[in-house]
Amino acid sequence: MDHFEIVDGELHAEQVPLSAIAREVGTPVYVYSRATLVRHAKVFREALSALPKVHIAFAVKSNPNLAVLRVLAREGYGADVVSEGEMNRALAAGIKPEDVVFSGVGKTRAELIAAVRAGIGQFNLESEEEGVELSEIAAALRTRATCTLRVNPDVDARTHAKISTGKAENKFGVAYDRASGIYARLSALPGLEMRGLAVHIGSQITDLEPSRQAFLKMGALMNALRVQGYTVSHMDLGGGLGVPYKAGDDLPTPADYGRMVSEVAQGWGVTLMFEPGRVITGNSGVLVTEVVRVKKGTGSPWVVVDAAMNDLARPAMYDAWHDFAAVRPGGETMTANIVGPICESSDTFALGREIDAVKAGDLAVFRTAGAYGATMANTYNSRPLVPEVMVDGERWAIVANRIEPATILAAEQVPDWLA
Ligand SMILES: Cc1ncc(COP(=O)(O)O)c(C=O)c1O
Ligand SMILES: N[C@@H](CCCC[NH3+])C(=O)O
Repeated sequence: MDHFEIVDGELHAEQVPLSAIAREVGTPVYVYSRATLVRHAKVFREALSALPKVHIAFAVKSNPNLAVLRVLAREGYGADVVSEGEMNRALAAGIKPEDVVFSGVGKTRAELIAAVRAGIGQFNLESEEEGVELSEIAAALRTRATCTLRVNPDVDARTHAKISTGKAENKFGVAYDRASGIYARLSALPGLEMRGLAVHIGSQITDLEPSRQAFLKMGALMNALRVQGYTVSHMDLGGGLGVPYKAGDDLPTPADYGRMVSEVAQGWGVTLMFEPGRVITGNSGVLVTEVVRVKKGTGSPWVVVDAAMNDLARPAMYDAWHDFAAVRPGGETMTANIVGPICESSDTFALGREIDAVKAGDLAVFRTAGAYGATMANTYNSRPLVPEVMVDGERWAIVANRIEPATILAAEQVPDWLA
C-alpha cells in the first residue's frame, strides 16, 4: 500500500495534488511520501518481530536522500553503506556510527581509514586481502575493526542477471568453500574482531526459495566455524526482497520473508542483521513528468515525456517495468510507446503499452520510482540533475534541488593551452 491516490480526479501524494508540486518545482521531479516510508519501515520491522535479536540497516544506495535517511533514522534504522559518501550521508542524517554497516567489494584504503576513524559498527569484508589491509589500518589506529565475512553462497537468486550477486561468477564475497579457511586466518589478525558472516544474493528477489537455500548454507557454515572454536555472534542476511512494479503483481510479503527467516534461523543464537533497500523505498516514490508531445509513428504513437533515462535509468538498464499513470486521468486509454528525449533508442520506458490517454502538456507519473531512481540519475545530454520532493500530509518540501547544467558547466574549465 502506498499514499499515491486519486482524490477529486487528480493523483495526490498524501494530501498534496501532484500538479501543485509540478507547478512550483517543474518536471521531471521525484516525489516521496513520508507516510509510505514510515509504513514500510514499520511493516518490515514488524515482520521480523518473532526473531530475538535484530538489527536493520537501510541500504542507503536505494535512496540516499538526506530527508529519506532522516525518516528512517527516526524509525530506529541503521544504515548499510558502500562508500565514504554514503557513510557521511548516514551520519549527517543522525544515524549513529555504531549502527552503520560498511559493505562493498572495493572499499579503498582512504575509505577504510575514514570509516575506522568514524567508529563504524561493522565492516562486511568481501575478501581476505581487504581484511588484511583493514587489520593493518585498525592496528595502526590502536583499535580493532568489528567485521563479518561476506560469503558468496553460489545460489541463483532468479532475478535480473545484472542485479544478481550470489552466483560463483559474481564478484561479491568469498567463495563458499574457501570461507572457513579465510575466516580462521582473519580471526588471527590483531586489528580485526571477526564476529560473523554476511550474505546478499541479489536484488528484486521475487521468490523466497533461493534466499532460503542461501541462508541454510550460511547456517551450515556458521556451525562448522563454531565447531572449530570461532565466534559467530552476528549473521547479516542482506537485503533483496522484491516489490510489486506492476499493478496485480503477487510477491512474497515482508511477513512471508520474516516467517522464512524465523524457520531457517531457529536456534542460531545470533543477532540477525538485515539490509533492506527497495522494499522500504520503492513504492514510496513516483517520478512526475510532463508529456512534451505525442508523435505519430508507423505503429503506436510515441508519447515523448520530459523525463528520460538519465532521470530513471532502470528501464534502459534492466528492461524494468514502471507503471505509468496520468495525474488527471480522463477515463480513456491509448496504446503507446513512452520515450524520453535522450538521443538513444534505449531511452524507452514502455513499448506498445496500454496507458491512460495523454496529450502534450499533461502530467503523468512513473510509479515505484523511490528506489534506484534519483540515486542513479545523471546529467547525460547536459540535462539537469532531477530534483526531489518529500510530502508529509498536507505539507511538502524540496529535499534536493534541481542542479542546472549551468552549475555543472561552472565546474569545468578550458586549460590555458587550449585558449
Ligand atoms: C550488500 C547489499 N545489501 C543490501 C542491498 C539492498 O538490496 P535491496 O534494495 O534489493 O533490498 C544491496 C543491493 O542489492 C546490496 O548489494
Ligand atoms: N540498481 C538496481 C539494484 C541494484 C542493487 C544493488 N545491490 C535496480 O535498479 O534494480
